[in-house]
Amino acid sequence: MKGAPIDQKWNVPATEESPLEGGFRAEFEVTTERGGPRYGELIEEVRTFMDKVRYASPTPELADEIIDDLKLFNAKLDTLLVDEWHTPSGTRVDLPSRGNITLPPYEVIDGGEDGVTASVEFRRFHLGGNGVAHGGHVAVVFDDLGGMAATLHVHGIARTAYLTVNYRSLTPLETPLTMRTWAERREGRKIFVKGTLHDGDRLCADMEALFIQLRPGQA
Ligand SMILES: CCCCCCCC(=O)SCCNC(=O)CCNC(=O)[C@H](O)C(C)(C)COP(=O)(O)OP(=O)(O)OC[C@H]1O[C@@H](n2cnc3c(N)ncnc32)[C@H](O)[C@@H]1OP(=O)(O)O
Repeated sequence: MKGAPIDQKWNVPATEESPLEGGFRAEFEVTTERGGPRYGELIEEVRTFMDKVRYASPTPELADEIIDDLKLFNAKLDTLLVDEWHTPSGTRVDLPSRGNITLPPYEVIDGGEDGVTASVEFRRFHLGGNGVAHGGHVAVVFDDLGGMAATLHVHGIARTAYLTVNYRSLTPLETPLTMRTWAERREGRKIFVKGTLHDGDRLCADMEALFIQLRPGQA
């Protein structure tokens, strides 16, 4: 298991008739083929590049060179852009964070109705200051894995209404951390979710969130 539990509801082939829920498709095709066998490696190289950009102080000449190279890469990708339902970034459940380049990399260890446990590693790119993670990046992972816990709990799409993070101690970079998220209780469409982030036994942060299960067809 890497980016999501693969045996859950979303592992259903999409059809033209698949209902839309809040702009999400309730059912969409999950394939580990899209992007090819080296897609994870591609994402990893881009992450490494972002890590280096965060800390590099390039000469003007090197900046010129890299800009030219990046323009070539962007032009190559321009020829292959697809909609969000057909991009591997976000649906490659065999990859960390489902192959979603915008999320800090996590690997789901266990996930189901009772909650989600994942190993998360903030990269150098996620630096806030003083060598530790930016609080916003911590909140992003809580939102994604909290949303996953809500979704698995109700077997339906849920959207964040609010999310409160308490930063209890510093969150290190380049260290495997454990995040747990679970639905504490449910009142109709309201799913109250809690979460923790630990570095070993040390609590780095915890969160409380409300997710609302979307009605069929809700935009
Ligand atoms: C597996 C991958 C997971 C990825 C997860 C990623 C999750 C995300 O980031 S989603 C993006 C961020 N969130 C958003 O953009 C949400 C924007 N807001 C909305 O779309 C809507 O306000 C939405 C859907 C949350 C609620 O609207 P709607 O469905 O009409 O519900 P509504 O009837 O207003 O409220 C339902 C109940 O929730 C309560 N409620 C709604 N919002 C809040 C809130 N912010 N605080 C407290 N209570 C709230 C209402 O009071 C109501 O309670 P009750 O039934 O007891 O009267």
